[in-house]
This record gives sequence, structure tokens and C-alpha cells, in this order.
Amino acid sequence: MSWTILQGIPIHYAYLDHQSPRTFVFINSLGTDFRIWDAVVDKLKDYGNILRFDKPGHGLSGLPSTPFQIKDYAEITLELMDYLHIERAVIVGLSIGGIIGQHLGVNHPERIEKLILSNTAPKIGSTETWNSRIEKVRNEGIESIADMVMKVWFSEQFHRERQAELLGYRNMLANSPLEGYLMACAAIRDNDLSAAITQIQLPCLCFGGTADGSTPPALVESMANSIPNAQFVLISDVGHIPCVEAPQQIVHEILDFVVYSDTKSLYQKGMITRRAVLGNAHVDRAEANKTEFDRTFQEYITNNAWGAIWSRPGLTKRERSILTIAVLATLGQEEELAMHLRATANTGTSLEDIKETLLHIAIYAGVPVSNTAFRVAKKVFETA
Ligand SMILES: O=C(O)CC1=CCC(=O)O1
Repeated sequence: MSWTILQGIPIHYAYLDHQSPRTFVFINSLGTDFRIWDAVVDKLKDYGNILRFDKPGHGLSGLPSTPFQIKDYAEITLELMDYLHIERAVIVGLSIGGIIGQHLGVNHPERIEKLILSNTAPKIGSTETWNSRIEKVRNEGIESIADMVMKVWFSEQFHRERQAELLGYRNMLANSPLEGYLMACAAIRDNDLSAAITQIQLPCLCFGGTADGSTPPALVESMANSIPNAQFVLISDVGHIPCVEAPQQIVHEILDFVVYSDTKSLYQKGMITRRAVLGNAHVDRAEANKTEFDRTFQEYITNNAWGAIWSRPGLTKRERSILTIAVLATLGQEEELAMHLRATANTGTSLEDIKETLLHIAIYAGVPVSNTAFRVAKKVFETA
């Protein structure tokens, strides 16, 4: 445990400093303390120094004497970085932490190497929803909303299979300092960075969770679309706090974005994307079947289809998946079509998306084309 006093507020932080040239700074969500990053830090620590801290009014940090807005949380984050001589960092912000990250991206890009925004948006909720939460919590305590919040934080699968952790995180929320919690609710209520984030030029990675009831994937994706250099990654079957629910996947995406993207060849990037979309089993099989005869062709596909095109941030994996399915169906490429239909398990493309795509091409490519594609799809999903 480490402490410092900034603006008269005791700040609780943990700084793992092994003199790496790269530092990651994690900024928390509402009603959590920095332990939510434990599993991520465990896997990420070999790749950079790691700073975590409790926002003022959260965890073991003190409460400000006057209300904090988003810009104040952002300022104190920079003050802590100054105190620890961190000039520039990869900022990883979750929810309100992601709003603070967006504020820093707009106003202090020189302090940021890359920006990672998890389960957040430039505006979360409405004045009415935050006012009613503030009133309920003020009158009845945080305990009164704890079950509702757990539904937002974690997927149904987490509720079913990880009950001890669920109760633990419920305790973390219920034991949050009341005034600090209310202050952060008001700061979220009063914030809107929708116009400002279009100015962010930093490389930016945005995560959404398919089971997130607070910042649903479409909201996060629309934030990513507003930030010129942002890419959106959808994480399946996780709620609002993927660093707890799927730390392995979060670390994988962070490493791809921060560490490998700079140094990897087109072929290496292509392999990562190919494995992410088609699955390891498929790629391992294709690699094992490769001979001298088709080696050059296989490399051509990995470099160009997966490295140069599928790895681009301009369209989401779901959008590329839908496009690919439409084109392959139209070309009557049944084998490739079946492969890309199976890959929808990894691209966030739903059965409903596929149904609509195959209906849509009936108009442009003809009913027989759709008919065949529906037959192929039924076979793929019946045997899945
Ligand atoms: O607690 C919630 O409802 C989820 C959330 C919204 C903003 C934040 O930081 O967490």
C-alpha cells in the first residue's frame, strides 16, 4: 500500500516500477477500488510499469472537500503521474475511468502514449437516471442498489458460475464510501464529451461487452466511430467489468494494441487476426496441412486478407464478417461461406445478423443465391 497527499486528499495507490520505458495507468469505474485490475496486472506486469490508484472518494483514498467534476479527477490523475515522475503513459480507463481517459485524451494528449477505453462512452446515462440513483442512494444507502448494479456489472454466466466472487464484488460496491460514490454519480451526470472526443488523434482501443447493461456495445462502438484513430473490440459474454470477467482476453487485446502493433510484421498481425476470427483449431489445421506447394499462397492470404485488410480498424470484425458472408454467398463459394459462418462465433455476428444478411442479398443477388446460402447456414448451425 502506498499513499501520498494531493490537493489535501490522501491518495491510495500501487506503483509497480521496474524502470520499463512504458507505463500503464489504470483508472477505475464507479463503486470499485483498484483491486479490480489484479488479474490484468498479474499478466501485464512484464510489459511495463503499472500504476493503479483509488479515485478521490473511492477505496482507501480520501474525499475531496468540494465536489469533483470529471476534469478534477483528470487533474489529480496527472498530479499523481507527476508525483511519480511518469511523463507519458498508456491510459486504461474503465467506465467513469474511461470518461476521465477521454478528458485526458482531449486536453492532455501529450501525456498519453495510447488510450484504452473500456466499457465507457462520452456520455453515460441521463440526468434523470443519475438523479434518481443519487436520491435512492442518499435515502436508502448503496446496499439498496447493489443487486441492480451487479446485473449491470456481470454477465448471467458470472452470476451462475462465480458466486463467491459475485458476493465479493457486491461487498466492494456496498462498502464504497457513500459521499465519494454520490460525488462520482454527479460528475458522470454532468459530463458530456460527445463533441470533444472527435478531436482525439491518439491511437485508441475501445472495449465493449456483449452483456454490458450500463454501456451497451452499440454505445461504445459509436464512441469508437467518433474518435478518428479508434478501433472497437467486442468481448463476448462479459458485462460492464471485463477486467474481472475476462482478464486474459483484455490483456491479449491490450498487448496486441500496445506492444505488438508497433513491432509486428504484416504476417504476425495477420496471424493474430486470423486466429481471433477463425479460431486456433482451424488455423492450426490449415498450418499443419500446408506444403511447399501452397506455402507462398498461404502466406499471401495471411499477409493480405488478415494482416492488411481484416486487421484494419475502419470496420468492426462484425461488419467485416457480414460483408464477407454476403460476398461469398453471392459468389456461390459454399466452402468458404461455411467457414465464415462458423467464424461468426468469434466476430460478434449474431444469428439475426446472418438471417438479415441472407435476406438482404436475395434482392441484390437473387433468390437462388440466398436459397443456397440459407441451406449452407442451416447445415453449419445445426451441426455446431
Ligand atoms: O455502476 C454502474 O451502474 C455502472 C457504471 C456507470 C458508470 C461507472 O463508472 O460504472
